[in-house]
Amino acid sequence: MVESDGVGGLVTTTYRELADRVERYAAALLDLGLDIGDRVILESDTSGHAIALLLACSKAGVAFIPVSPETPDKRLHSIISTTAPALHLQSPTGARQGIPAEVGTARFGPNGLAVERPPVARVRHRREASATDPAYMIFTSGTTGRPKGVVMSHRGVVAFYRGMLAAGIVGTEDRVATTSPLQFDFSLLDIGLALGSGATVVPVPRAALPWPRRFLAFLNEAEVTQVNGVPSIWRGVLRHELAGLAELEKLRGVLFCGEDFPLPELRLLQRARPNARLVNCYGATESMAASFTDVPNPLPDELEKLSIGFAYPGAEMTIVDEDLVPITEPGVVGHIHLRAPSLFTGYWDDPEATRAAQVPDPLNPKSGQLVLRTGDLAYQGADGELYFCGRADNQVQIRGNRVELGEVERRILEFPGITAAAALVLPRADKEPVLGAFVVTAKDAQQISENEIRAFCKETLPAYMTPHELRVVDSLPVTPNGKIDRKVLAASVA
Ligand SMILES: Nc1ncnc2c1ncn2[C@@H]1O[C@H](COS(=O)(=O)NC(=O)C[C@H](N)c2ccccc2)[C@@H](O)[C@H]1O
Repeated sequence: MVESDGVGGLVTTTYRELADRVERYAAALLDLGLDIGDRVILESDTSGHAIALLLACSKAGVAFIPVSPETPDKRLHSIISTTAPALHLQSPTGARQGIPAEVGTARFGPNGLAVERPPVARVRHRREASATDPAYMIFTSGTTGRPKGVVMSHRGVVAFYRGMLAAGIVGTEDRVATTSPLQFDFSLLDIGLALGSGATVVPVPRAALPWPRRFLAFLNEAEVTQVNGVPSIWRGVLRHELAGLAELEKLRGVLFCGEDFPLPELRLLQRARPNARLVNCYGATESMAASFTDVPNPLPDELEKLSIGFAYPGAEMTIVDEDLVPITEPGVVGHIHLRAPSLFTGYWDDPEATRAAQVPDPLNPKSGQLVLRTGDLAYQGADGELYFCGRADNQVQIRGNRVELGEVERRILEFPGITAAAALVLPRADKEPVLGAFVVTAKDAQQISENEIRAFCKETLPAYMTPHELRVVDSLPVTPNGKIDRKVLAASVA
């Protein structure tokens, strides 16, 4: 571990120190009388102590629920009432108050666990943790309705880590910068990647992320060799600090996931770091992730789309049509189903949503084997590699026509000087919804008019796929997990 000491320096934690810290925390959790299967809320950003604590929870057989310090009280209380955790843990500087009385509270840090309110006394029914027990729960913002708690077992996490490590992304000499909030399982991928490879985990201070110079200065100072994060973390750097990125001579790998990386931005990144290995990681929280695909280097000029390749060793993605018949013909779009040992246990207290996501294997429905219905669309290339075509529920209807927002964005991104684009549906009071689009341009691009972009789209897209509202913006708003926030964009037009 190498992390900021908060006052401009760096603090190192060795594997030995981490192991000792895990022991101490696990003993403290057991002293509190927690039972195997109990839940603990871990409210923290990624840090040496938070990592030791989540490892200690797994050692003690206790499921952790990571939440960000920025999580609104209402959402935290909803997670608490849904999961009835035994304990809420935060760092000594954590500001959370008003934790419901039935939940124990404690702070963690250099002096171990400081208990404020002990957990309610409980009868310990279990002595032995099982690989099928919940290791953690991640509450997804849920594209539809209430947040869903994705329950991941120890067996699922370990199986995923094994599959991921086969890609040989980092080694013991690497320093892996993690930029996702702990509540986003991307951070758990980063931790498993680094610790599973004997490498160093480097949490990037969240305050540095929105400031390209500070972000690069931290990466430089911590001598980071690998940066993992959603595409949006690079937007500011690629627009304002390309030179600084080119000077980061230790940086040799970038892994991204969560949404499409706009190709114009990816080309800028590749030009700034021509020798870096870029990995497109695709997957959903319900299997942690599914595939790791190297970005072609250099990116061919005519490339339309990145591939999401093949599932990690031991897992397989298949695409099936509406009647669940597997699609074998290249170029035909279907629903991605994933057979994987890292399939989640289910959504907490939501058997109906679980049944919708864990479906009988389309090829052998009678076997009882369940596979993940990802809700994503893709088509196969010549060798069976997959190309992501958006979420099935993201296919919007405009004037009765089916529109794949990604297709609109891809056309806009071909306009010279445009580096990022977000297309979305703009509902209108008592009128048909229309398409909107927000675009980011390269800083030195000449003034681009919305009409020019619209005319450019009209050249290849049908009228209903041409954005009705178009805005050129300096940056795109992101969700707490770093993905482009289309709800905020739509609200900015309303
Ligand atoms: N590489 C992609 N290109 C394009 N669309 C994508 C991609 N990776 C996901 N997505 C999209 O994001 C959805 C999953 O969203 S999510 O459940 O919030 N989980 C994540 O985004 C992160 C995921 N758990 C994960 C964690 C750690 C490493 C990799 C992936 C997928 O179903 C896809 O629609």
